[in-house]
Amino acid sequence: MERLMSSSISSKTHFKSSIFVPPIAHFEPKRVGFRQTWLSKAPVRCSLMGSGSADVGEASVVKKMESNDGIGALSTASDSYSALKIKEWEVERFQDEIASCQGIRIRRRPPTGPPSHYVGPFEFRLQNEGNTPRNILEEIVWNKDKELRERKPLYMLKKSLENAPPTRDFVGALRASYARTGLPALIAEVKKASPSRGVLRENFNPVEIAQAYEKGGAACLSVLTDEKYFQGSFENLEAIRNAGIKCPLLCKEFVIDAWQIYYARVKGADAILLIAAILPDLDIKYMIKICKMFGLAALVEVHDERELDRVLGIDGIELIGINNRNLETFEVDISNIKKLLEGDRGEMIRQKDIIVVGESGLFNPNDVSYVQEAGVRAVLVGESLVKQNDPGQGIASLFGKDISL
Ligand SMILES: O=C(O)c1ccccc1NCC(=O)[C@H](O)[C@H](O)COP(=O)(O)O
Repeated sequence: MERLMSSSISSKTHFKSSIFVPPIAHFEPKRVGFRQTWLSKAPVRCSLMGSGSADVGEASVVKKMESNDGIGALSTASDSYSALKIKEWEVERFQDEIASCQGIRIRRRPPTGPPSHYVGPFEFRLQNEGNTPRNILEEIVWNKDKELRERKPLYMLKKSLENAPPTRDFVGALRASYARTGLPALIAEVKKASPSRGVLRENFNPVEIAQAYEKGGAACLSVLTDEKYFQGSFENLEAIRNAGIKCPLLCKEFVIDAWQIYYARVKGADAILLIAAILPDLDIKYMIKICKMFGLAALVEVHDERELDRVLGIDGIELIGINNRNLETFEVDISNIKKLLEGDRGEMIRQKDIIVVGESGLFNPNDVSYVQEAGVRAVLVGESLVKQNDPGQGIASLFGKDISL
């Protein structure tokens, strides 16, 4: 941990040579994972979307600025700051391009668009005009980027990490439940609202719901922490953990930055969601390493074959979530699980002893049997439980029997 934290801080020192570097405190890097790797390795030559290639390293930024403003030297702190901001923005565009090569349609462009001092290729500016997200997932991700600008620096979490409650064995709890009941282990979701369904429960007390789930036989709980779109919070996660709930907790967040994993751990999470539709492979690998360092489980979520193939190519994956909900269109189709687990993919999953979690749109015992036959050993269920007067009783209805015994 020490090493990772110090590496995130030392990345600030890579901007040097001809550029004056203002004090370190001004330059907390926005992302600790993939982008940090890029920044620390610049200059890099990349092919741009239909516009040839361009240097994205420090030298090229300096050169562009020199030729445009005619001053010929970047000597003030404000020029340096602008150069860094421009570079940061350019690297984000390259990150989008790498992601799109992996079939990721969700762009990582922050809603502010290019920095106002931007002097890069004209095509870049044209491509990024219009700050409209293409779908709800993209909107959530852009909003996350914005939220994360307000975060505490990573080093400030360090002390809190030392005081965080110990991690519990999320994967072990799923295996034990499956072995005990012969039914898919339940990850019961504490969620007040969602973009597709609006408010699911007006009278929402997260701790009471969590207690009812535990009593009803849930193996683990999933707690939505996104505020804007799900009316969740990290405070809910913390309150559930502090209330003495024994079920291990999944932090259900839209992770785009390793910082969120540190924060989830501080708040008592035992597992974290990583969504393949928004994270390039390198980010997933890096984040899994961080999870392992903390003893956190990573539930890596996929929606289609391409995402599943990407994830199956990554070492050390223990849990794969197959979401029946298309997060771009909201369409729910539980046969998605069956489709993805047929043939070689299902075989590879069995060989690797990966637990597949069936997610979304499960309402009754027939749905549970259907996905179990398709090969899942755990299910993640929100709406059909949280809408019940007694969410614990909702578990018995979902499985067609009391699974708490
Ligand atoms: O549920 C949504 O509307 C949604 C929109 C955009 C991104 C994620 C979204 N949901 C997250 C989930 O996938 C579900 O909370 C989870 O799988 C439980 O689903 P359900 O049992 O159908 O509530």
